[in-house]
Amino acid sequence: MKKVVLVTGANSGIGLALCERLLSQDAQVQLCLACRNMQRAEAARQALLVSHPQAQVSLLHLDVGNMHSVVRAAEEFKQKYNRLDYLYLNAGIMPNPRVDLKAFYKGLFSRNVVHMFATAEGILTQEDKVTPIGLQEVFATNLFGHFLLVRELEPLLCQADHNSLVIWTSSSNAQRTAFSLDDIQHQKGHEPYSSSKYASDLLSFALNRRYNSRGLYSSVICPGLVMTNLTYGILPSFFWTLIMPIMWLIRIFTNTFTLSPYNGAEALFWLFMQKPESLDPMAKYHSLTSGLGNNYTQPRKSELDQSNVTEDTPEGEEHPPADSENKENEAEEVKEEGPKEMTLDEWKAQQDKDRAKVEFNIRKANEGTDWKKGYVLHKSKAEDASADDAAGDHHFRRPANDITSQLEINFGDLGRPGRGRGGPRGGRGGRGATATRPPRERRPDKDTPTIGGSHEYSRKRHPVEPNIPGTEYIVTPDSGVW
Ligand SMILES: NC(=O)C1=CN([C@@H]2O[C@H](COP(=O)(O)OP(=O)(O)OC[C@H]3O[C@@H](n4cnc5c(N)ncnc54)[C@H](OP(=O)(O)O)[C@@H]3O)[C@@H](O)[C@H]2O)C=CC1
Ligand SMILES: CC(C)=CCC[C@@H](C)[C@H]1CC[C@H]2C3=C(CC[C@]12C)[C@@]1(C)CCC(=O)C[C@@H]1CC3
Repeated sequence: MKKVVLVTGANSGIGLALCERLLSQDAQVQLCLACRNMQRAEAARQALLVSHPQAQVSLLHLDVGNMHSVVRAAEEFKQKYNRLDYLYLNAGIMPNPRVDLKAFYKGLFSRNVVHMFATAEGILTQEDKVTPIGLQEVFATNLFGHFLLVRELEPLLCQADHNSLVIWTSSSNAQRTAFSLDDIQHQKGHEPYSSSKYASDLLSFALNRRYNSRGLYSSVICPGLVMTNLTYGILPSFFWTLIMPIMWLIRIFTNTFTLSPYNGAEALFWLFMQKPESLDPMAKYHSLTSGLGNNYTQPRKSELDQSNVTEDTPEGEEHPPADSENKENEAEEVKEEGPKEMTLDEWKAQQDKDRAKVEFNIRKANEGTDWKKGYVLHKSKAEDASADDAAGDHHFRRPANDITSQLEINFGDLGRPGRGRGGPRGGRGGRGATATRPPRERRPDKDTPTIGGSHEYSRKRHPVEPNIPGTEYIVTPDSGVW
């Protein structure tokens, strides 16, 4: 069976390099480039066809920051394809970036210098703006549009005969400190990029909890520091030319300076060759390049978990590198705590306990209470239908102090005419209630410790008048705290 792959933001940088690599690996793959600019998309298609003349490469017009466009693109895609194996959520923006020179120089002479070069933590700010429907542009593009795309493509992603993988291009710049439910779209701060990437990490974990039992898996990757349009926008071009030799020098000391889009796409490419169900739902897969120029992928503990490390003594389970030929990097592997196993009943009890504390809902407009406090992301003409939302569907191991246990994303419901309550989704082999599906195997070797934490949720309503055809999603503060 030919694999169908959809890549957002495929016309340049890491996305385009990924497409090139996918075609080199599998000439049969059906590739769909989802881009906002069709001229650039066509140029990318032509470039791919030069090296792979027989390749099946189609274009899809998608402005991922525009919810109308996302719904339209998903419909078009569903008309054209009857399956989707890999969905790469790669498009991303970092508008008006600024390097805080004072913080940079301070960092340069501190013990955290390597960390600063790897993550840009505390030295990079952006100026965001508001989209016509009242969302913050960075969150709309990097997060909401992609989430909506996953939801709209659910019938293709959740099919009975094969598993699918959704892959988020996150960043080492995704910082927990930049994200707060007090300011859900990072309107007040100056690090919306970092915040949106952190939120995408969270969302990926939540997707795993919700969808693994239906054959949809989600992973997060981190490409390292790659020289692309996005990074070239951070400093004036003459400055980049000036510091390029220094960048190559730094690369000897940190394997996160992948620098070329080809190298940066390593983890994206590596995931294409994995079985989705064999992946760690809590890991972040890093593209890394050794000082000698070898590329490899390494699963690392997500930043979601980091603050837990100081609280508990790690018990020493270590992730093997995905590619272990690079011995010089072994010292950088992340130690992880041993797994804390739970029975399903224990897990549910924990869930119920946490649920009392935390509610973060993305739901249909008139469902439940207090909906007026929500953010409308997308509205539908479609009929109401209920999704199976059984907590008992979840089967992968979660540590008791997992932050995602405090994350309750009500995935709402994309009601579709002709679908019964809890019935199969999609005309082609859509998956029904999970009772019909045997539980998937647990991974024997992987588990990740996580941290709890709660934030007061802002009750301020975001002023939006979306008027978009399609289902309505609302983000609501339910019990007030996350
Ligand atoms: N470069 C780096 O060091 C790192 C990058 N990343 C992430 O990697 C991903 C790819 O970025 P990268 O290759 O570096 O940068 P590029 O700017 O080269 O690529 C970004 C791609 O996203 C597309 N895009 C942006 N906004 C939209 C939109 N609204 N709708 C559809 N497509 C859109 C761009 O299209 P267009 O050409 O039309 O602008 C472009 O194709 C991003 O998510 C970025 O955050 C993460 C960590 C490090
Ligand atoms: C030698 C010298 C003066 C270097 C310039 C430093 C900064 C411009 C870089 C240091 C860390 C870099 C970095 C990124 C951009 C460029 C730096 C700030 C990213 C934020 C780019 C996008 C990402 O998603 C993560 C990167 C982390 C590291």
